[in-house]
Amino acid sequence: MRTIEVRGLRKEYRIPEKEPGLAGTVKHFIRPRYRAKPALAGIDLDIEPGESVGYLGSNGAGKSTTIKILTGLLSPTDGYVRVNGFDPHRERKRHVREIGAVFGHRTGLWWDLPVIDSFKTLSSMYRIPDATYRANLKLFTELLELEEFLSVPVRQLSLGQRMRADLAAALLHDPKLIFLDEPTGGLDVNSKVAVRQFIRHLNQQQGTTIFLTSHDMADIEGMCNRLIILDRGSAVLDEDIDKAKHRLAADRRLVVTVSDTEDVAEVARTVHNASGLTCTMLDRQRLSCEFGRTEATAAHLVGVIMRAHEIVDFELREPTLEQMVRRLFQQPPPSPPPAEVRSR
Ligand SMILES: Nc1ncnc2c1ncn2[C@@H]1O[C@H](COP(=O)(O)OP(=O)(O)OP(=O)(O)O)[C@@H](O)[C@H]1O
Repeated sequence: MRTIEVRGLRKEYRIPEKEPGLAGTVKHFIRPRYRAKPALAGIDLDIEPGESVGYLGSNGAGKSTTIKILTGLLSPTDGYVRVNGFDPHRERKRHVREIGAVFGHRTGLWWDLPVIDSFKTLSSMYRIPDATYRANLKLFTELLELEEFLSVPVRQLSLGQRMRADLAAALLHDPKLIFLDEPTGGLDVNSKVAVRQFIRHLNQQQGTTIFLTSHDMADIEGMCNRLIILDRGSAVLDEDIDKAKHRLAADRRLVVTVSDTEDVAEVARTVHNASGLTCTMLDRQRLSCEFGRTEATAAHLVGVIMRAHEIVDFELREPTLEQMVRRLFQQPPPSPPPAEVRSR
């Protein structure tokens, strides 16, 4: 059984269209009018057990809407959704026992209770067997370094401490699947690293399936194997991260530093004659050659230069995932689905 199976998922929010003033309120009460605002325009997803998926997109692309539907908080307008075999909205009670969810911007813990009391409350709510609770508490306390603040009320925690406590809380009941919505937003570098390592550990050692949204590309690269990119409610890319990098990384950059006895313009000519590439002169000793993976290899270009000139240093620069995604979005976007005006 697939962990997540989604076909043709659509979501439209209904936005009241009300004229201003009292007359508008009365009119809306008698004959309400709504505008449909499309958020998801027909998404298909197949996620297998043990995958680690990064769900990426610009603001308003529909990431949170997807997570809310997959966790059962929202019902879809249309489409087929199964998570661990459950219809998340209709079978919500059984569904939530099998998943964990962490929403970076809000806590799932009780604000006034010490962390450990929140954990105990969750343990009885989820009817977690005592042995499982104790084993998980021990493991998470070690991995997330919770010891120093287990007895501190949640309201007194720093953001990084709260996030670590939230992660542990979401996993005490041993869910097979965890949803993470912006889990590192606002955290400092050390806390980000701790969270990333913990999620990686869960995925690799315990086989927990990860579904993660983040604006931080390092999160996606650090925690995920598969990348799904959403744009205006449609998935525009769904690929293994390394393959996506390979495919989108059309241009690599070789920066060569030649000896000060060399003429950089001459070096550029050598490269052009041998490969047809046009290099850019960066300064009196350095030149930069951009090339597609199918056009040339760095080893070939370095060899061509070395046969005729003296090289002091060279560096191959791969584009980051962030640059590649930016490039993907520079392509013309698909036209958005039409908004309708409806009355109830
Ligand atoms: N409760 C709501 N009522 C009306 N429209 C909504 C509601 N929630 C979201 N939307 C709209 O649906 C679209 C998708 O929003 P969503 O929050 O899912 O995007 P997102 O990718 O999570 O964005 P962000 O990165 O900013 O969190 C946006 O156009 C948003 O304005």
